[in-house]
Amino acid sequence: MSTSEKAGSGAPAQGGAGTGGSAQGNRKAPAARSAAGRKGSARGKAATDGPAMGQATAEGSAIGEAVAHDSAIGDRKAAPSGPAGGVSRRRLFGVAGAAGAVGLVGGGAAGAAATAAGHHDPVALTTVGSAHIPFEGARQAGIVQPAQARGHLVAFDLAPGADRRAAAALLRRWSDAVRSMTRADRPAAPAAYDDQVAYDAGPASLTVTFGFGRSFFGRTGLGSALPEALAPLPDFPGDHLDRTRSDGDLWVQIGADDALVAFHALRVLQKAARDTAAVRWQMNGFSRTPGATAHPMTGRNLMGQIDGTNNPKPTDPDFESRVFVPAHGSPAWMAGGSYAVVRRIRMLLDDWDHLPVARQEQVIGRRKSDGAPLSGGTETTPVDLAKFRPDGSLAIAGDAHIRVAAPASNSGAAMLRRSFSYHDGIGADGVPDAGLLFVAWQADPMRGFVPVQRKLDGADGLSRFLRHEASGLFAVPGGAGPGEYVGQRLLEG
Ligand SMILES: C=CC1=C(C)c2cc3[nH]c(cc4nc(cc5[nH]c(cc1n2)c(C)c5CCC(=O)O)C(CCC(=O)O)=C4C)c(C)c3C=C
Ligand SMILES: [Fe+2]
Repeated sequence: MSTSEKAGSGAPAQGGAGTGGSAQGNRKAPAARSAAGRKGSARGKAATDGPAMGQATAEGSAIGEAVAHDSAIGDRKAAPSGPAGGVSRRRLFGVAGAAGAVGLVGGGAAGAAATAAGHHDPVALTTVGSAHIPFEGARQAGIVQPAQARGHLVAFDLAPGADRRAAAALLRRWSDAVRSMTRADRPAAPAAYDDQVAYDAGPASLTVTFGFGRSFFGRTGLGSALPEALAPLPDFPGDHLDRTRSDGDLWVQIGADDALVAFHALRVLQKAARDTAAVRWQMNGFSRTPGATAHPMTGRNLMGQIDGTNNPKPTDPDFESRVFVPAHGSPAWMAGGSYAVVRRIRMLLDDWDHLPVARQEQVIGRRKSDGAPLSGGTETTPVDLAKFRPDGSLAIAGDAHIRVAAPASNSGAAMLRRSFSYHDGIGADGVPDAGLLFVAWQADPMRGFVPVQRKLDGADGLSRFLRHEASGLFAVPGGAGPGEYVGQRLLEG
């Protein structure tokens, strides 16, 4: 999987209105946060110790209470930094504001001069570093927020002999580690376990999202809890799947707006897996960096198209029911969860780049420059699939991607696309191994990805320029509350 269909995939712009996630958290004063932070510098234990997690959990819950609770869409908060972080809230915002202004008019030169002179004045985290997405909440983070600048997708297989108890201990270790790594403040000193790769950085919108593959249930004796929605995806005739880079017992999606923060999380989780699980496959993705454009806007994919425009919006009346399993849904342990379809889709970029832009636009059904539908208007104008041009031809061609993929062409089927782009180098033939780590979220894959991909596979003009190389489907449970771990309702239910 790769970046998504988009980066920004339609997900609301950073800082945009929240969705369903009403802030439920108990915000504590900065002093309380600092105390939690200091306690939490035992956070290494969360990642490295085994079932001695009880202690880490107690600490974790103190940290958890210190932050706003639910993960509202686009809710990347600038984290107030207390004394533990060494930067006061006043200073954080004061300096960030000044740095922002200076950055536009030559802050780079000023910074270089300071470094050359050997001065390292204390500077606050920028808004990118300090942006904080709470780990705890009714939903896992990393679904409704905009895709971050850096993403890692990883699947793990349980080690032979690792049972339900071992899996529960692993999810506990992982959850406690993420609770610690995503907190708003920084510890006064690095924990013993910490490789310090990200020690100087703020949370940088780090999210880590955990899911279970179908094979997990058989291996842990949890067959009776297997969701119907986790039935294997059908074979699509156009697929070229590498099974070694598909599926997996456990799936982890890491996103952060800083590459070191994202790598650090990946490394911590891999080490925490220890003897319980080993990496099956891993893919690296990216998306637009916040602040790279003059104003927040829908991102582009590696074909150059604005991608993500017509994603379901949190303000849509049916957003929740399309994307999330309802509170009283089945199985009960999936309440508040979602199903992630992950596809590594290679783009045949040389072929695509040979196509004149006007043809590229017909293939998608939208203008390349600004994403406006070929039926007229601007990027956000509703698509008119029934519109004809004066010459009698359809404004949006019969095989245009947005026609074939639209809910209107698929009995209402829809999904939230939140992908990352990937680029794994250039082959000996000079062709980039690049494309989309497509991640689609839905309450039920049979009412989301499956019918749409069935149709795209045969009728989409874009499919001639794509190769689906890997695939996975994962059940992503609801989020963890204070002291809980992700998947607890499954593993202890
Ligand atoms: C099975 C679902 C989909 C796959 C796989 C898929 C791959 C894919 N898409 C693009 C580029 C774009 N897709 C766009 C819209 C769009 N795509 C899907 C579904 C899949 N895409 C849907 C449901 C939609 C929305 C259709 C609508 O209702 O209008 C667009 C247009 C902008 C947008 O709305 O996001 C682009 C561009 C690529 C490059 C790709 C595989 C690599
Ligand atoms: Fe698409």
